[in-house]
Amino acid sequence: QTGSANTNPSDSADDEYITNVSIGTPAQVLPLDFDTGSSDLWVFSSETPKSSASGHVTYSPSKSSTAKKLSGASWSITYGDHSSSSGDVYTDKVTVGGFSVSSQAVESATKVSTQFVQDTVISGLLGLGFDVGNTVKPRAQKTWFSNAANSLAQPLFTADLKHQQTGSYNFGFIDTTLAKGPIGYTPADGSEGYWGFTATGYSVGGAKLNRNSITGIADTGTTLLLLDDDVVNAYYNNVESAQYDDSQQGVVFDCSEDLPSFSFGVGGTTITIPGSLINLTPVSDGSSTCFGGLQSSADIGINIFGDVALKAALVVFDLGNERLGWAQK
Ligand SMILES: O=C(NNC1=NCCC1)c1ccc(Br)cc1
Repeated sequence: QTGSANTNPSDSADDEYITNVSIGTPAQVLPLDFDTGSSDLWVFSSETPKSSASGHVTYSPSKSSTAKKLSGASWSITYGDHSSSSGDVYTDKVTVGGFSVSSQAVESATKVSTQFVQDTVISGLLGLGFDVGNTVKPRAQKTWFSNAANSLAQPLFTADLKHQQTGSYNFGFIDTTLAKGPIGYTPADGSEGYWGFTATGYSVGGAKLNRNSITGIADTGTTLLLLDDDVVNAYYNNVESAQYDDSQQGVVFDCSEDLPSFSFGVGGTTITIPGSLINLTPVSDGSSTCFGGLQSSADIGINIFGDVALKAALVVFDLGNERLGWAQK
């Protein structure tokens, strides 16, 4: 068995990617942010304060004949961008891309932070991290993918995120036609709940890869490519107008710049992010100053290969073999 779901950028800056998920009987369809950097499936619901839920599609467990309250369970999560949410838990049927899990923990939000209140294009997150990262207490719950894995043709999923186009999350199979190059595999470390891996080197503008390894995570829930300051500086030293903008909290440059590519080695192959993907978006509508898709990871302490990097590749999240596959596209 397999599943295949389309995913779409939420806005002109590819800030996040939206995938529709069916919950309950009859189906309640909610747009969720699939996040390999976390392990909770949570939704705006009939239990979310009306003032916070305004403008969001919500899940009503009372309207689902297959919903059951998970007695005594609660959850609370804070993400890397300091957004947060919390609440109680139901189990219900959850279908993604045509594949159904009959009893999935659906975490209902009774509290959501301002960032989520304002982000009305999504109704919650579907975590695709490792189960160890799930926040439900007193007993941690499994992710949708973990529940599905044993029934899928193969215990893996792929992410094919695109710039301003429809991409896909495929479950249980690898559609190699989505890639232009071979898939390079490298071990994945799931001990922290994320998909950790090590890139073997990097280069700017098509130069030869150096051998400076970069350890980080593959995170569909983070917009940017966040790397060490020395790497960020090595890149932007090639961009004449680049400067750190305190108000923007990042490096900005003239939108007219022809940005160099950024490449990294992984699993014996090389992934090259075209400069165009690193010119993320004007700092404000109509501005000729643009915000960089590559920024510093210094204040996080871990490197994050977010959507800017993932958009350049077909990425295989292979739970069965505890490995990550990367292919140029
Ligand atoms: O929260 C994380 N990823 N997902 C999301 N970000 C914002 C909403 C969803 C995240 C995970 C690990 C590390 Br290290 C830093 C950040």
